[in-house]
Amino acid sequence: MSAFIQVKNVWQVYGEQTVLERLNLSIAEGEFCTLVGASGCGKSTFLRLLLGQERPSKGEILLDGTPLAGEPDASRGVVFQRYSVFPHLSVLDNVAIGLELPCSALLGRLFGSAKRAAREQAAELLQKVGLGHALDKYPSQLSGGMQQRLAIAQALIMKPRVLLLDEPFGALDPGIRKDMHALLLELWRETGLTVFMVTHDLSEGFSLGTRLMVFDKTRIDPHAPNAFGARITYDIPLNEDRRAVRAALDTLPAHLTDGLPTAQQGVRA
Ligand SMILES: Nc1ncnc2c1ncn2[C@@H]1O[C@H](COP(=O)(O)OP(=O)(O)OP(=O)(O)O)[C@@H](O)[C@H]1O
Repeated sequence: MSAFIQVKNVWQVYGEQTVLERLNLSIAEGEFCTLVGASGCGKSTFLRLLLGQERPSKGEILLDGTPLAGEPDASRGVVFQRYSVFPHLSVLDNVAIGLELPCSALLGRLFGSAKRAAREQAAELLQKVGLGHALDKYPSQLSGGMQQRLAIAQALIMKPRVLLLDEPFGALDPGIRKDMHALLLELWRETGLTVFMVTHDLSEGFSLGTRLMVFDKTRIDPHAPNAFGARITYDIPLNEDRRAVRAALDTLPAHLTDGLPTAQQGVRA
């Protein structure tokens, strides 16, 4: 398995607080990884590093052998729990603009045919995520689930190689979440994207993807509670061997699973 994303001895320290400590990780192209962990343990921080919104305090992250440049680029799309859209633009324009903005910057102005092509591409993608009927609507007219479908289309319009998701479905009702899981799996299978999703729902982490990672602060010093950051303490392949997955579930210590939905309920059928 060749490494597509490589995380090498990464630390993230804010002032006195070490949030991430000595992270080492290899992800192959096309994997669907989920990361769970208690609130405040550093999941979003790690995702921001993968996105390139922040640079690690120490260590480096390579994408296909090249160190991340320290700012987001088109190779990585991202979906957050709260979507960010242009409220005054239609659903179609909110997605097409992802293609139009880089072109305008390059050309000074966008030629008519390029603009048409961008809108056609956006409409096709919106159809795929189930918003083909809502192209002319405005974001405020969409339900929560539809808004997240829009956010996914925005993230995918530039054809990224990696899709990063930070608690993307945390605010949705269980029924809608199930629909969103199905959509995400369908897009992943169809595109061969590498997916990295942060969630604090263990059942969601187990029910999706090929690999589940668990963050934990393993060595907290009572005299310096912030001295040690989160590390990946479990890295479990979610293969088709259900017994192996269940055995791995049993190894998770109670403090990681307390308060989280029952993992067994979420194991993929
Ligand atoms: N830019 C920053 N400056 C200082 N501290 C930060 C910064 N970003 C995050 N932190 C701190 O890092 C810790 C981890 O935060 P982070 O949001 O990554 O955790 P999380 O696991 O995603 O939490 P949650 O599940 O609640 O979203 C927190 O204590 C937070 O206050």
